Amino acid sequence: MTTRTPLMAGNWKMNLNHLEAIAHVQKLAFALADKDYDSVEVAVLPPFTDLRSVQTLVDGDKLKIKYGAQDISAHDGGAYTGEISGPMLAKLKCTYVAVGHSERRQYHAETDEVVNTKVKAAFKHGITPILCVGEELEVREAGNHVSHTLAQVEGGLKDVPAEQAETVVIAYEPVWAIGTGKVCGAEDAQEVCAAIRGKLAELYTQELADKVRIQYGGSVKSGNVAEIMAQADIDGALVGGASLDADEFVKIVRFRDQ
Ligand SMILES: O=C[C@H](O)COP(=O)(O)O
Repeated sequence: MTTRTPLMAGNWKMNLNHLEAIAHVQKLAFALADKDYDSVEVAVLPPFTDLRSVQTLVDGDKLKIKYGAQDISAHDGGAYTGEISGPMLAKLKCTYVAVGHSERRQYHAETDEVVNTKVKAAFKHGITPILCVGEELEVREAGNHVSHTLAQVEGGLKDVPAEQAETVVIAYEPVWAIGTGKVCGAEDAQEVCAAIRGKLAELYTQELADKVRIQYGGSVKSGNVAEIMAQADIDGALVGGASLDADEFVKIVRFRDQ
């Protein structure tokens, strides 16, 4: 019986300006009740430009919604045009930061080595990384999806000490399921998530592996989340498109009610 609290995180990607973000978080806060937060951790990952507004709303209204960023610089400051540092995100009291999302790996050539530096930067500044891993369609079709994903886990956590690794969140996101409406079958997702947990046990200890939350991401909707969450090694979802619809995201948070 898992004691891991599910984490439902909405990755807004490049959507919602800071005014729309305020309205969206207010709608989520109005819809969610204390009982929801008692059994599920709820987080949103807005664009950088929205974070201060979301922080002000969460602080001002004492909301239980957590928030974080979609990326982090490997550097603490300096001549890195366009980047946002861990100290800046920590100043905004971010709880989480997505690291190594497939869209960063694809469009910004983020390698496992780069992802590893960002994981370390997040921990250095007290921010919990959501380490995103997952395979492209051709890798799955070749039957290499497990080994590919485990290599990303190992690369992302290279030289990360156990006291940090035990708090990491890992998001298994098969690239071919992202934004396509083609959700990975729950049992297929479980296969990889169980393998990820096994890798954590190999890299660290079984006790640590049993603590780490492993999310699934890739076309999660209210209609498929219950089956996904019924899997033994899946502890939440990293939700893209569906998280932009407050009513839909609330249904995903309330997956047990289905
Ligand atoms: O970070 C979220 C994932 O990329 C999934 O996005 P999606 O729910 O729109 O498929």
